[in-house]
Amino acid sequence: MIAIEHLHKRYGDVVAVEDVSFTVEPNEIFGIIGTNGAGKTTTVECLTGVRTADGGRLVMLGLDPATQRDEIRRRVGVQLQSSHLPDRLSVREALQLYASFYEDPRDPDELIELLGLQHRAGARYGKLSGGEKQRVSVGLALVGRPQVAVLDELTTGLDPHARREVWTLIERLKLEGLTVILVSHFMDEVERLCDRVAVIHKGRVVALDTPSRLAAHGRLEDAFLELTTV
Ligand SMILES: Nc1ncnc2c1ncn2[C@@H]1O[C@H](COP(=O)(O)OP(=O)(O)OP(=O)(O)O)[C@@H](O)[C@H]1O
Repeated sequence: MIAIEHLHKRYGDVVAVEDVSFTVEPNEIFGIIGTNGAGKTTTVECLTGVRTADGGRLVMLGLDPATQRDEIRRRVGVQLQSSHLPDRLSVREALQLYASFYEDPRDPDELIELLGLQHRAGARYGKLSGGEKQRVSVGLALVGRPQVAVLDELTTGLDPHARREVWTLIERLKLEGLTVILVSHFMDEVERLCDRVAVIHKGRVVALDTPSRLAAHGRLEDAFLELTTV
């Protein structure tokens, strides 16, 4: 359903992704972890058609990201970087706007509540705190009732309460059948949410397993540090 085979991507002389392969099963929460600059964002951007791969084969829901980007956009929710929204839109207006792009969207007000943004629903986007903007970006990725959500740094900048609310939301949507690709730097997040996790290092997958098997009998963070120190 979702497959990457030998993805290769460079920016000029910089090789961002050397050789990455993995598959994601339906209804799985698949984590991608790695050091800064390892190639995680580039990998998911190629998979969603935001960037074009230089080599390898990519399949997203049976579609080719290089040529079927519009269809992928209808079925895959991508967490956008916050700066893409006009500052004067309110939280509710932003979610309503995105909802209007889809045939069967989620109720924006229900999402606002699930994201803990009720008290900020009428506030302009430009006046929100970093963590509030982050919650809006999660909402925008989910409002179209996507089959797959690609969430890049889902909870970066969120306070501990908000992180737990967002995790609960993702778990709830998984029960409804959502498949998730989650790029994260947080080992606790990966351990709580992910069925399997790929460790990407210098543009290659250096490990791929369940969080508990990756951690073996120690801590996931120690296993991660060991895998990404070379
Ligand atoms: N638009 C770009 N132009 C040139 N080089 C880029 C561009 N985007 C990323 N890179 C480089 O490609 C490599 C991989 O970047 P990428 O953003 O995919 O890493 P990442 O694993 O997501 O990192 P982080 O954890 O810091 O977000 C890095 O060396 C980065 O500097």
